[in-house]
Amino acid sequence: MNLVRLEACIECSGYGAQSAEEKQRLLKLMRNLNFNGESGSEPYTPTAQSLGGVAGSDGFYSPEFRGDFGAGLLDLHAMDDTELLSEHVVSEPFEPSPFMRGDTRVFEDDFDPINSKLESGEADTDASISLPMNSTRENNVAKIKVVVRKRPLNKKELAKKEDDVVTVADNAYLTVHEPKLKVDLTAYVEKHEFCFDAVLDEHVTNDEVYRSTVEPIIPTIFERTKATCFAYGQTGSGKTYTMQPLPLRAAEDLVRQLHQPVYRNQRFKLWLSYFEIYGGKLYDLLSDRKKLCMREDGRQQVCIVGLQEFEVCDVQIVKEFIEKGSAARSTGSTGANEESSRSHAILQLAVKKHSEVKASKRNNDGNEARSGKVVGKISFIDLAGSERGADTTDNDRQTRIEGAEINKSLLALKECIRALDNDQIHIPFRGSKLTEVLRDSFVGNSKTVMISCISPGAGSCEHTLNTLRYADRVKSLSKSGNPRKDQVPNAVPQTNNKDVSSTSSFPASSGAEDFNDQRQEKTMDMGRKFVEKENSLHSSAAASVDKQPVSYSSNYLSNGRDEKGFPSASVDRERFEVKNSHGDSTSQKMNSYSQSDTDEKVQKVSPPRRKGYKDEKSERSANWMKKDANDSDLFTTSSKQQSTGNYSTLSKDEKSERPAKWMKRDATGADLITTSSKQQSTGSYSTLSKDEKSERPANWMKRDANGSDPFTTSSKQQSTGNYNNITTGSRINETESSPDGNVSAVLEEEEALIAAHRKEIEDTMEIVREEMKLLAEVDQPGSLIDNYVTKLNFVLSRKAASLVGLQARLARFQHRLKEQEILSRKRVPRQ
Ligand SMILES: Nc1ncnc2c1ncn2[C@@H]1O[C@H](COP(=O)(O)OP(=O)(O)OP(=O)(O)O)[C@@H](O)[C@H]1O
Repeated sequence: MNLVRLEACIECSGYGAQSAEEKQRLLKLMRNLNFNGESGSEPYTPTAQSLGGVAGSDGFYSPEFRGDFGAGLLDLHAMDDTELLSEHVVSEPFEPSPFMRGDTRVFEDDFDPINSKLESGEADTDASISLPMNSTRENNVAKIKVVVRKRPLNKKELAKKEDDVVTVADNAYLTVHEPKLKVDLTAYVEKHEFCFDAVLDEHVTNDEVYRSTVEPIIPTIFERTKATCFAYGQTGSGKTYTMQPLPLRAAEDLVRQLHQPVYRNQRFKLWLSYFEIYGGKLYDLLSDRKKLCMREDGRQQVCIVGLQEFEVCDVQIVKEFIEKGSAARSTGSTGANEESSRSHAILQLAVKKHSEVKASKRNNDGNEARSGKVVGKISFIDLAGSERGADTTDNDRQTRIEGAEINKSLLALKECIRALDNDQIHIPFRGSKLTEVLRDSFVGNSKTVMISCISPGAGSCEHTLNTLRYADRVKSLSKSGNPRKDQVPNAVPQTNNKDVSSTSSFPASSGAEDFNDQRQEKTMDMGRKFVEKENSLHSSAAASVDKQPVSYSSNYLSNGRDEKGFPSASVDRERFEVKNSHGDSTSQKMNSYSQSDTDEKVQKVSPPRRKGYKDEKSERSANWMKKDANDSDLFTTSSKQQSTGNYSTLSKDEKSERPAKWMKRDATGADLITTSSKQQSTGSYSTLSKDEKSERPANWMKRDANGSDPFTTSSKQQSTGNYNNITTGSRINETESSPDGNVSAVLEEEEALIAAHRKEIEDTMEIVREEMKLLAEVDQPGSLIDNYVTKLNFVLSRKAASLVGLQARLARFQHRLKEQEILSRKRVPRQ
């Protein structure tokens, strides 16, 4: 009925004067929108209080304001009306008064004037009512902001005379000084350096925290932004202390904005809800912990059945709600915090726009919240402690189960944020209840602020590092990254690195650290190999002309990008955290690559000098060798080298000889993907001089021995894959009995998947380069189509194999997640 009316309104309104095309567009939009709010799938939330709810908080909880169902449905996706609108952002200079009227361009593009007019029955009039958008400001607010907050040492820590091991510099950098012991029990300190969007030390007040985190987001809430602010960290690190004042401050600012005439006239209102996720279940903290249930409607939109929403127009009321809700939270005592939150608490402030006509109608049946369309909202999440129940005091079964559940949701949350920042189409929100609930915060206009809370005490060092690594991962793997971060290697004083290097002969670290170190080494290797590969590609092309030795790109190393601007997040990331347990810090390593050790590195990967052979053919072999040695990584087969540039410079004989060899390999039925490198090297080997033959294996050995085997044949890939599988598999077996062990296994598999994905991208890039070369070759006059066909076939097979490999790994990982979910469901006892 409404749709018909709306269509009629479009016809009659000023929009009717527009082009037929425009009209069609609007009608289509209308049909997609869910205006009526009366359909069965619409959430139902009885109003808590009409305007001016200052009249005592009792009224907010009185039963008459609750529906039969206990309360009703809150449609977390009441945003659908806005989501369908254009995401167009108008770049205009920031204006101090963001609430100006009359910018028709913004009006048309960004707000939903039709909706606004039709809902209020003002379709024909009042075209000036609009939400002024300040796109510039919105753009200025980062999509993801990662802030770290360090709390002061608490009484317990002071009593134990714990050292403060965290130092903060320039409000953006911090160093963790980890006390360690060598095998001979000599104490030493290992430094870990990090950089974030902001680092707030122990002297920073809650008010300042608000100003550097949430305040900049507030105006964007009126611009259809769904913002999420969450605190992450070990138990007792100050998450609740940090999060509790934020909604209050935010509400203060939101209420102030709502009093602006433009919003008041349009009946914008602020609504509050507060619930928690405990053991995978939802409880309403403002309704005597009533159990809630989450449902997906026909449009796959998440609704929380029964959740109470309260209109708030006064900060005092918000305060009362927060206090009431917080008192109802699930807490328990952990080793580090007597009042530890064992749940994720989510407080949502939603700005809704109400139609006057409908609102007055609905006031009678207590359904006002439902009648409003969400303009924007902000969710404050106080996450449960991030530690994995590893403390001896936390080893009871329930705590460990909670820990596993918490970890699962933290993992899922990280994945969603990452996907979100990378503008991925698929956001893995189904990974946990937490992310499912926050689903609408992961689509459309969204902003995320993560506040990582850390404890400064030496006794919390390991947890602090874990928190910082999680935060670093959220930030550094994101597309937007951290521009400041890129400057860190230069920004970090040299003395730090020296300090670190002075403690270079460290004992092997254990457990999780080992894994982290391995991961870092792996990533480092990848970054380095990529540099080597890139350079050898460039230099090998040059080498055929001027035979210059291969050199590293210091550019690449210094800014994390190669000359072509290809980013290397992994390289960036590795530069921040100085890991020293293997005797060479990461930053040091990177520095050494880019500076004094360049020659040494080049030597390590350079081919032996050839003597005596002067004819073109042997020179060609030398070039191949050179490439093999420098470049073999990242490429599943060395045939890449054959098919690249050099081919075009081959003599005619060679040209005809080459494809014959490839054909032969094809004809032997050998799997070019899995064995080609071996074959390739064998093939090359047979054409080598005696000297070369004896030198080659030595080089391979060397490469194998130093662990950075750039001889990245597919067999290496496979073995890497197998290694990952085996280690993960065995780890899983080892930890099968413990819930958090399973989570660790998932985390590790996740790392392996991501590494494989990176590798796949690099391989694909190489393959694309080859394909382009192939095309260039085939375009040359007199080119042989047979050669082209053979090589193309080969290249495409590799491409397919690379994808299939990654897909298989992905499927395994998905399977693992599923298993984990089932296990944790089994473990969590029914409430
Ligand atoms: N920045 C700070 N300044 C002063 N005191 C702080 C600060 N941060 C935390 N505290 C104090 O430390 C104690 C633990 O903080 P809080 O309860 O916020 O930790 P938490 O991270 O929420 O723990 P859990 O995950 O167990 O709930 C509290 O007594 C709190 O007052």
